[in-house]
Amino acid sequence: MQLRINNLSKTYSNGKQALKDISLTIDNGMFGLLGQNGAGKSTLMRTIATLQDADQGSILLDNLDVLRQPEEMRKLLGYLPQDFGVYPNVSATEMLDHIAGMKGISIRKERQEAVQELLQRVNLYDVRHRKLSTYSGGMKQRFGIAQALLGNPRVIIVDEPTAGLDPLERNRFYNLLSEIGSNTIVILSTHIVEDVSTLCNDMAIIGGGSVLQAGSPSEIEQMLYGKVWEKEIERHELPHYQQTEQLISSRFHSGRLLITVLADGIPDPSFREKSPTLEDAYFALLANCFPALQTV
Ligand SMILES: Nc1ncnc2c1ncn2[C@@H]1O[C@H](COP(=O)(O)OP(=O)(O)OP(=O)(O)O)[C@@H](O)[C@H]1O
Repeated sequence: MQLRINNLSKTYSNGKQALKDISLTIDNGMFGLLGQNGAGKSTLMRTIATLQDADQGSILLDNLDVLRQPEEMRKLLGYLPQDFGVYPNVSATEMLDHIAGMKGISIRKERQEAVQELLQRVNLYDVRHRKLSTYSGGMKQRFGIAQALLGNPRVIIVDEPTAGLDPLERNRFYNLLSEIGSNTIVILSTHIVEDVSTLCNDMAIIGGGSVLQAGSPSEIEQMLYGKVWEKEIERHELPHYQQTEQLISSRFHSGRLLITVLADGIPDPSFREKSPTLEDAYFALLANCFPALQTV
């Protein structure tokens, strides 16, 4: 399947333009949508999930006009929203059974089988009778994936799924997502670069409601090849480099400050060349180093 987003724009009633002429093509597999808080990710996810309208543009899932035929889209969709809301005082089994009913699995035995199978898949089978309100953050997210997978959706949208998870739970969640079949479109919206570099074969970086860059993670990294340089400096030297170089990041490393800069050639012999990472590309785009990237 292919999801084609064409020239999508949305301005909220307070005048905030959250989406500016977004066009993206998303094929089967794991697609990462990377952007800072407020970039427009949730607005885009909710629009694809037919939970809100766009002002302009279209979304096509193969031949299905998503915005004009929302009911049809919903039959093909699994959605894990950023905020799943209140976790009620019912067990995972009861809740999944209820959601399966709403998704149209009307035969009781079929529903029970689907629920048991999913509980095992997300590793919640042993705690299936516990109230959802007592689940940890990671367990809640795994429950969220289970409900999104009910009814074998062809498009799965997961909005900021790993925010707030500890490293172990994040890893479990990665494993779970990576097991979803390759004949499904999975859109993962996140501000965490590692989520995308670990899981996704295709991605887009969005900022200020626009697509800043789209491609595979390695293609985006390669755009910076031969242009990223790093150096350890003293803290008091930072303002100097902020003024003289295109600084894309600075962070502490073994008690000293490690700066990363973007430049066509080595800024001075004290710098060393760095293999570009997706994080470098992301920071470069956010730091508005577009002209340098576009020249590649
Ligand atoms: N209902 C709304 N009314 C007005 N402005 C909104 C509304 N929803 C979102 N916005 C604004 O639109 C912009 C994009 O928000 P959106 O939630 O899509 O971003 P995001 O990338 O998902 O960020 P976050 O992860 O913080 O939700 C932000 O400036 C936000 O404040």
